[in-house]
Amino acid sequence: MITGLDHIAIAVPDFDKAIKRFMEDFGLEFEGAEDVEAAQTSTAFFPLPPTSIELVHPLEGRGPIAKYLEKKGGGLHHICFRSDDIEADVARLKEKGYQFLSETPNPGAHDCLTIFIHPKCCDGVLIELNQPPADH
Ligand SMILES: CC[C@H](C(=O)O)C(=O)SCCNC(=O)CCNC(=O)[C@H](O)C(C)(C)COP(=O)(O)OP(=O)(O)OC[C@H]1O[C@@H](n2cnc3c(N)ncnc32)[C@H](O)[C@@H]1OP(=O)(O)O
Ligand SMILES: [Co+2]
Repeated sequence: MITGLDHIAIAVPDFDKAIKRFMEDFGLEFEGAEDVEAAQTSTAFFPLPPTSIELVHPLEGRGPIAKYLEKKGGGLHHICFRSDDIEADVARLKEKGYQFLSETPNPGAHDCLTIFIHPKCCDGVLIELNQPPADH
C-alpha cells in the first residue's frame, strides 16, 4: 500500500550551489548527501515533514541524471511514493499495465528499496516507489 509522499526530486547541474541555495536562501535543514552507486546518482535530502526535497546530480558525470541535464538543464525530476510493501505494489501496478524501469527494486538512498515507473505511464511524470528498511 502507498502510505505517503516520500520525496520530491529536483535535478540540479551544480550540486554544491543547489545545496547552498536550499540551506541558506530557503532555510531548510540539510540532512546530508549520499552517493547511490546503483543509481549512478548523488543525492542530498532536506526533510520537510511529512515529506522531503531530494536534490539529484550525476555521480561521476554518468547515468540517468546526466542525460536529463543534457536535455533539460535541470528541473523537477520525479516524485516518490513510500510503500509499506513494494513487491505487492509493483505486482498490483504491473497487473494494471504500468511499465517499470527494472525487473525488481534496487538499493536507493537511506537503505530503501526503490523502483521507477516509466513517465509515459503517468502523463509524463517519473514516479519512484520506495520502501524503507524494516528497522526505520
Ligand atoms: C534511487 C536513488 C535515489 C533515491 O531517491 O533513492 C533517486 O531517486 S536516483 C534518481 C535517478 N534515477 C532514475 O531516474 C532512474 C529512472 N530513470 C530512468 O531509467 C531514465 O531516466 C528514463 C527511462 C526515465 C529515461 O531514460 P531514457 O534513456 O529513455 O532517456 P530519454 O531522454 O530518451 O527519455 C525518454 C523519454 O522520457 C522522458 N523523460 C526522461 N526523464 C524524465 C523525467 N525525469 N520526467 C519526465 N519525463 C522524463 C524524456 O523526455 C523522453 O520523452 P519523449 O517524449 O520520448 O521525448
Ligand atoms: Co528519488
